[in-house]
Amino acid sequence: MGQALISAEQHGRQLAKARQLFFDRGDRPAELIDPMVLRSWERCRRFGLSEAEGHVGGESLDRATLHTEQERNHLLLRQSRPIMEQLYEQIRESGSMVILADQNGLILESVGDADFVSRADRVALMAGASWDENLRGTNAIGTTIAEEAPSAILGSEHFLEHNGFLTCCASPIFGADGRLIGVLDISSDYRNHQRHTLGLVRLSSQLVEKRLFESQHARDILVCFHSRVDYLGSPGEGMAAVSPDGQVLAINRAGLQLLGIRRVDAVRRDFSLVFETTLAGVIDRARRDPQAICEVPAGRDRTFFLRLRGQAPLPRALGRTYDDLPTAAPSRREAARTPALTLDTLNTGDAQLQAAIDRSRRVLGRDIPILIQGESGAGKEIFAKAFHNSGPRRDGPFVALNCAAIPENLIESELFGYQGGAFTGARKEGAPGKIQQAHGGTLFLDEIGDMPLHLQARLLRVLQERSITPLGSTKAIQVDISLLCATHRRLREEVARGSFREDLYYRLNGLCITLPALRERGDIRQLAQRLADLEAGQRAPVAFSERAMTAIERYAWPGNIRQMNNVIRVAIALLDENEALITESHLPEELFDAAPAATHAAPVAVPGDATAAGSYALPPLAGASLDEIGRQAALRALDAAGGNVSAAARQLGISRNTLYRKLGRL
Ligand SMILES: Nc1ncnc2c1ncn2[C@@H]1O[C@H](COP(=O)(O)OP(=O)(O)OP(=O)(O)O)[C@@H](O)[C@H]1O
Repeated sequence: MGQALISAEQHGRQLAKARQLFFDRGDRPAELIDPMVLRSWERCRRFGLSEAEGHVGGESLDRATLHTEQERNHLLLRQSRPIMEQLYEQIRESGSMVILADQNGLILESVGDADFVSRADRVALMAGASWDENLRGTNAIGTTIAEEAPSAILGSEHFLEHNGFLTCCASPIFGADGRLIGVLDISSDYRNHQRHTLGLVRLSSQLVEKRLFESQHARDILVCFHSRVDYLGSPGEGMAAVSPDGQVLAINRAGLQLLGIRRVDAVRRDFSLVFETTLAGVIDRARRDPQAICEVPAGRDRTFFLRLRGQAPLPRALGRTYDDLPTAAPSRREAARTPALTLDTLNTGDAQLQAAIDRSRRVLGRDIPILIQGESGAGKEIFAKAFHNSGPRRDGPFVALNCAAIPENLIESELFGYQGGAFTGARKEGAPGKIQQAHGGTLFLDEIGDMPLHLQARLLRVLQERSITPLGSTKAIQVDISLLCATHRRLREEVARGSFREDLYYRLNGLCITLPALRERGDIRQLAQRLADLEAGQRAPVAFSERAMTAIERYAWPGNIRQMNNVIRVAIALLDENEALITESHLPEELFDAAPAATHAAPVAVPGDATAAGSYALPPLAGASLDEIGRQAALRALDAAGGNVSAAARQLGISRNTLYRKLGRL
């Protein structure tokens, strides 16, 4: 696989040399080929295969026997088909095919471009044929099975000469019990190899595994988890199936990797031995709010975010309840703020923002698409929510999708959903997409400029026809949505460059709102106070000293409101309970640097990443409690002061006792 980094020509030359050394001289050309390929060649030699053989591989199964094998693997097939269809959509017309094989390398099903499929037929790369290594030599399906790991076998890396025109990338599929049950593969002509194909196959095999796990444990309690809250729901999330009495029944591979444990250390153990919390606590929380995310410690310095999933009836939790589990989302702050968030409350007095609010108010209830432009962190999503909350759709759903935050090949299913049942004719499963979820309400597409071109065409059709057809389905579903889009790119320039469709641009651009960057706003004081009020929540209100406020007002805020919000959170976290005044000493040094304002360039902050907003290194704040933020700030100051408590306290502008309290040592 390392060969993917050199040119195809160089790779070809290297391979020819390696083959000569290996086949003609019996050498081990370890420095010329991938170690995995070399191991496989050696296995093939031991099997007694000859590289020049043309008719090895045994007979393909007849239709009836193949059907029996498909029946035997019906669970694998049912969960793989929608993913294979999605995968094929990504590579259609590139001279390729998508293949599913069972754990012995028997090809169960394939879908591909007609011209390539007929070439593949000639080497028996088709349903009913086995691609086990000992029959067909080194090949992605067989080698993946032998190694239990993803593999890319390019051109003459195939052991048998007559397979040298192929390039194949495969990834294993493991069942819920951790055993290998199949292989997903993309095969194409050697000349058409794309570097990202292996990544695509790996991601897709993960999706199949996820679906298998969910379907096999549909009656159990499913706990999903990840060390990063934004990875919950992604193909890489950890999943544990748990019995009502708290015994872990199964755990997926991603979960074991995240936890850093072996399967035997988790399965049949009590939930609380795997996670440092009780199942009862998680269930209690989910009963009150099915979307609740619990933040639990796991081992040294680690935290996991947990969410309960599945249709399983939640058993009444036994024993103690854990009301004190911190909830990551929606945070107390969010909960307190959301109902009040309207265009009126957003208006803190800036003239440009006021004009934007006035213009958008005129189209309230008229379902005219709105395009919101502005730097990262300038409040585009908040504006979209406020617009939704101010109009007649306020009781409908507000559904947001960030097109830049999910892999390109998942955007389509995220948006349009997929119809699993359509493939088997049996159970109706699948998932509704965001468009359908937003029916009766508002869909907010963030970073629309990052949407791939072919999906732009589909989105345009949705807007014109007001209906969607989920992947794998032929039935159109009527949808009634109001669409808001946002981007930090200049879409008109993207249109000129050809990366954004002109027709879609005009369709989305019913009304274009540009939000001012924070540094351009005339209401920084009012906004800072508002953020502080929201942040203070239940604690006593806080105010700013004049010097602190002046520093806030003068700073350039490259990360915009997101950065200011974080700075204010840290400042409040540093206050003692009976303190109510934020002073200069609670603010980061950057705010007092010599000439900050004009020199800051436009936005580079990664959404959600406070640290990208400047050199001021903020801890990751999403979901963190004020106590935790205060503790982290105190620890950093102590570290910077070389462990000198007095110096650290001075630097933070707090007393030694307060510093000790922040550190949790009093
Ligand atoms: N008026 C406001 N009141 C309170 N909080 C706000 C306000 N505007 C923005 N914020 C906060 O600032 C942060 C950034 O806002 P938002 O996500 O809306 O920005 P954005 O422009 O959509 O950013 P990006 O382009 O990076 O996605 C969020 O945490 C949001 O809660």
